[in-house]
Amino acid sequence: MSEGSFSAWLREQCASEWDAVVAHPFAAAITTGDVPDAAMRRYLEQDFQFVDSFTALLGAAVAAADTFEARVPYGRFLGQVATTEEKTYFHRALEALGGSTEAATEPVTAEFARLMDDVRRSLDYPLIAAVLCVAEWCYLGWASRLSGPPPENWVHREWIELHEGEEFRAWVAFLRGELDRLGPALDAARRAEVLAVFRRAVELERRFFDMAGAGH
Ligand SMILES: Cc1ncc(CN)c(N)n1
Repeated sequence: MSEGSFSAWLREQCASEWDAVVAHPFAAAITTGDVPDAAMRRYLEQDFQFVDSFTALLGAAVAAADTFEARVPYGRFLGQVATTEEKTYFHRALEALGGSTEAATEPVTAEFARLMDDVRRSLDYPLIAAVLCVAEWCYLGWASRLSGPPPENWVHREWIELHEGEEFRAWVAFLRGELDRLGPALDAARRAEVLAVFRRAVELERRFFDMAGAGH
């Protein structure tokens, strides 16, 4: 790590894969409202399963964070978004699209869940923060590429709104800030460990969109 923040350094180490996520054709089609219903259904069915492990990982962040100041935003996000907004969104969207909350798990969804579950069980705070940061920061990345008016289709529009806006930006800034706070105290071997998890999460995000876009 040379100059700059730890989170920026982590992202730079995976720059091409990161760019492939935020500029992914599937994500771009969400912002223009052009994802066909069948593809959006498939994506949200898988993402509903992702959110289960993601929510558990937020719980681990509350437990593993090294300061009270950090536990509070994790707890707030866990309560506010994971159990209310995002959950009601999934139920409404899947109902509108004729989807299921119990669809068969795609391989990439299972791999992502395994990564989150492994990191959760480790209770290793820098690793937990790294996975959460990738998941939220790269979603802010594609959602903030919306250039025209938001899509009229509410399934697309609300999904963008959940990953954009002042509150979500502050949440991503908090996650980056945690990595930036933790980074300087880590030795080279620990930084490499955090980078390996960060890189794996970025790769899984790209493959998750590939899975969602396949056949659309
Ligand atoms: C696969 C994935 N990655 C990230 C997010 C952002 N919460 C999500 N909903 N789904």
